[in-house]
Amino acid sequence: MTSAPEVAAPYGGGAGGSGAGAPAPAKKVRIHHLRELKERGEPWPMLTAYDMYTAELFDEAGIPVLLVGDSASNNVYGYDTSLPVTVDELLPLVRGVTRSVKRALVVADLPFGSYQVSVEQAVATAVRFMKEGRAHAVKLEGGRHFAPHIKAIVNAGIPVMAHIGFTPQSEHQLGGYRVQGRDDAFDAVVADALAVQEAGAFAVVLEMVTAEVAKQVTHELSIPTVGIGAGPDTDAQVLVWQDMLGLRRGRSPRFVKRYANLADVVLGAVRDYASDVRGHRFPGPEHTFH
Ligand SMILES: Nc1nc(=O)c2c([nH]1)NC[C@@H]1CN(c3ccc(C(=O)N[C@@H](CCC(=O)O)C(=O)O)cc3)CN21
Ligand SMILES: CC(C)C(=O)C(=O)O
Ligand SMILES: [Mg+2]
Repeated sequence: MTSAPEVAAPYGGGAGGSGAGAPAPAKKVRIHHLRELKERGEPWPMLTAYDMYTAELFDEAGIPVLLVGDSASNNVYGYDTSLPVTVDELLPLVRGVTRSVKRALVVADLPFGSYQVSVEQAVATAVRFMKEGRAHAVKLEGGRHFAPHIKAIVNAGIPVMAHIGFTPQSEHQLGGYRVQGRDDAFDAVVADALAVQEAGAFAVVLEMVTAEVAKQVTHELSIPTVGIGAGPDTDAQVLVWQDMLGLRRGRSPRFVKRYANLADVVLGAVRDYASDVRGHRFPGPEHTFH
């Protein structure tokens, strides 16, 4: 009998003890694993994903949480900001990602306008992402003013990831892409963090806040904090994948670290293909049927 290569299971996974026979089923990441990682002081990585192949690869690489972000707006759909993307545009992406993972927890971002109108609207939208998108959790932007929305969604049985600090859906109110939590705003970020935890959120994204406020919030909360531009002391980190793999060109926010340069890889390969077609070098005999 051949032994199937086993994928590493770094999240609470043991050997499983299945012995001979079928490989142990992939162990799904659960919310309590993330709380345990916080208690053990082990930081975990999170990435966005918007389609099948990226979701499969990030899952295989052991990323425990994937976010189908409303950032699909400016990274998939070609809009200039997060604001225009709709529930109907995001739902099929969520479905594609959840179908493609074996272990990762898939979080669906609620887009602008799909939960701010009322608590009832927030629950109805979250239900759509769970039912139609088969998401495992939802995420929404907002602090203490969104505690009732978070509470109601959690009461419906849906795990909620909160998102405070710089919240891109409010860029016009916040006056552009600006670091939050400086000076007077320090206490407001802490108050928002405590409010979303109290409302029942299982984790909270801290976007573009000072490292000082992120450290304090991370100490004060029992739920994990996920930083993006929030310094080194949060319980987890998240990046938009096209930023960290260098597919998106142009200037990146300062909090991005580039781990690959996919734009150059793609440009080189596509130019080679174009040149082969123009030079009668593709297709060759090995690509041809008779
Ligand atoms: N590709 C991509 N990456 C992201 O991180 C991202 C998105 N898209 N779309 C949704 C939001 C928008 N985000 C952004 C976008 C730009 C900045 C930015 O330009 N920041 C500047 C100014 C910060 C300051 O000094 O105040 C920076 O240099 O970091 C920050 C967050 C984060 N999210
Ligand atoms: C940057 C992350 C946290 C996000 O909200 C998104 O990608 O939409
Ligand atoms: Mg988002």
